[in-house]
Amino acid sequence: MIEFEDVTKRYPDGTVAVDSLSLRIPSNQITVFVGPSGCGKTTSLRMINRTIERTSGTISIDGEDINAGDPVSLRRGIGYVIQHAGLFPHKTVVDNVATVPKLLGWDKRKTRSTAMELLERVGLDPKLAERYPAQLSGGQQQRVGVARALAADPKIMLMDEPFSAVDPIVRHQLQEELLRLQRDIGKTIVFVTHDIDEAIKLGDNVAVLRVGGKLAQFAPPAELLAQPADDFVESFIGQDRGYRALTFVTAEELPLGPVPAELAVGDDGRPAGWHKDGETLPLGAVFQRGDSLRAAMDAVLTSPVGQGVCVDEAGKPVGVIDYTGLSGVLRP
Ligand SMILES: Nc1ncnc2c1ncn2[C@@H]1O[C@H](COP(=O)(O)OP(=O)(O)OP(=O)(O)O)[C@@H](O)[C@H]1O
Repeated sequence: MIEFEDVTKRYPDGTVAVDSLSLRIPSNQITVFVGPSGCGKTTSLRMINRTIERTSGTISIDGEDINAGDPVSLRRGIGYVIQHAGLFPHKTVVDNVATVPKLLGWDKRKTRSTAMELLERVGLDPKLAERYPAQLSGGQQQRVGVARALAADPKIMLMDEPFSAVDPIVRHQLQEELLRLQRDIGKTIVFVTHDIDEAIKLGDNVAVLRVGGKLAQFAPPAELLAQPADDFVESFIGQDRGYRALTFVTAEELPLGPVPAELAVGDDGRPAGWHKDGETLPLGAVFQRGDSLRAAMDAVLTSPVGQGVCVDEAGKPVGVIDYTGLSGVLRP
């Protein structure tokens, strides 16, 4: 656990970037700092690896004050990923990833094999290993940045707007990959973004900061959407709060109806469309029991007959839900 206790950062010109911040960042989860520009997100993040020193208060990792040891050894246990990846332009991809292991004096073979494994882990083709950063796309560079931060197997990863400089499609892919990676590696990740949707998607917990470096709310995303602490948080979350909250409710409780005879099923047993008036209409989206209510709603809305199909793990239909069934759950 990383704990901030009454932490303040005042820059030499008098700017208070972070004001009496107290919060507990749980281990092995993703905690996101989010808030408008200048609210102190980056400052808060960088105080954890002491690339910015706090003015007062205490930050501890697993109960130990980070000021007890020297900053260099502190940083060895903390990976750091920034916007534009911050790669060394004159080093190849594999050498970028190997930077920290080399500093730690690992032998050459182990360093290289670890670097190659990591490239694969973050979804990069090993063929790119000998390229230079300028020969990669923005999304590929970010992946290298993540691989480099993971190279020394740190317990903690600090990520400062790592996906902000790429286009929305690549950004979505990188977010999905981070979640997938995190399921394997279970690091303590502190992630900074100004994008509330990114915060809600990635965070196990979200810390919303307001300008002046004050904590407005610290909560899991579902709670943030359901119970914003005040008007600032509510307006920062933006429109469609109720609808977006459906992402965090599972379709488990939906009262499914039997699979109707009108559902066309292919040879593989999977639904293929809807028989209607001698035609086969497209199927629309399908959902599974463990998916969110939002996914179930999407299935109903995209179905040409207003019936969303629920499928099992094998993709076979187990039942359907319609508007009436949905509304019973939406308005208990
Ligand atoms: N070296 C510095 N000297 C003086 N003030 C600074 C310094 N660095 C940051 N600040 C100020 O501290 C406040 C918080 O900055 P910080 O970079 O932590 O915010 P942020 O939330 O990460 O912003 P952004 O989303 O725009 O990156 C801002 O008012 C900023 O101008």
